[in-house]
Amino acid sequence: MPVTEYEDKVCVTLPSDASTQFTVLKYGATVISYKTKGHENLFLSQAAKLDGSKPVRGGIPLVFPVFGKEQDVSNPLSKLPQHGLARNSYWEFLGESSASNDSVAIQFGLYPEIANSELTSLWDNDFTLILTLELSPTSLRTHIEVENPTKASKDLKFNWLFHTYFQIDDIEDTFVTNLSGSAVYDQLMQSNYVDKLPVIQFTQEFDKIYSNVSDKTMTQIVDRGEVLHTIKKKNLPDLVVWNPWIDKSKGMADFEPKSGYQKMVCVEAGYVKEYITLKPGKKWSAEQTLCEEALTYQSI
Ligand SMILES: O=P(O)(O)OC[C@H]1O[C@H](O)[C@H](O)[C@@H](O)[C@@H]1O
Repeated sequence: MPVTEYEDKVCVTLPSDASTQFTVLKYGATVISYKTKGHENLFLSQAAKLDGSKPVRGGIPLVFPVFGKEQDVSNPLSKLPQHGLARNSYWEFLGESSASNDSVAIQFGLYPEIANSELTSLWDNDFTLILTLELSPTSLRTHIEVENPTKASKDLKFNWLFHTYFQIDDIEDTFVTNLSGSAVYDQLMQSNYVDKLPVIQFTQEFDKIYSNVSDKTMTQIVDRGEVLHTIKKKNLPDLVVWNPWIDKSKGMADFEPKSGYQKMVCVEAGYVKEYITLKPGKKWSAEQTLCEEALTYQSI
């Protein structure tokens, strides 16, 4: 069976190759494992909570309706905790949406009626989220559709982000490419500038938002010339790049081992610099695809 549902998770294997598979927790609809030919692509902390007591530290947590913490107290989104409510809600498994010998897709849904009620009580908005996850021999496509239902009484304002934790061999040998020339907001220094460096390298804590990144940009995570991961995206103009490094890792109870910062980097495709606004009855959709590609140099 390519799709197996358990009480807390859903496992999907490629019909033509059982060593290519992914697993999604119903809590947060968080992808916690994505293997191609037996090789794990995602980082998952050994202390990650998988029991619904806390968002998952690793895999692909989903960020909605706010990225980070909204500081403007006049904005209703400021009542929500960091990164919103999608990653702290149990989603409904909607089943298999398509399958062939070479691909299989499943869907999850989230609505206020089933979302974390502690959090929906802080932010009173209607919404329908449909997440589609499609596995093929060399890719995992994650597609999100957000709808402000026709019956809603007000506009829906939100951010979206796929907070992907990639597994790598050694952060100090790792480059993130093809973002040269992008506008950057450094969340640690709280400064804006244009990135002129040919590649991103890591020597300390790193937390930057690259904005207005073209959908033609293919961001690659490269280790000494070998491409480990390629990220393609649609309708997601921002990319957040994050590594907690030593001190921040020590402060995160669910981050283990503490040396794990060497084995991960987050490259997060999203819509976070601005809010998307949907009138009642309107929909918005976007996607990211994790795939295999040869080393590609894109200049801006
Ligand atoms: O600890 P969390 O709420 O999961 O956030 C983890 C990280 O998410 C993003 O990458 C942000 O840019 C970081 O500032 C934040 O530290």
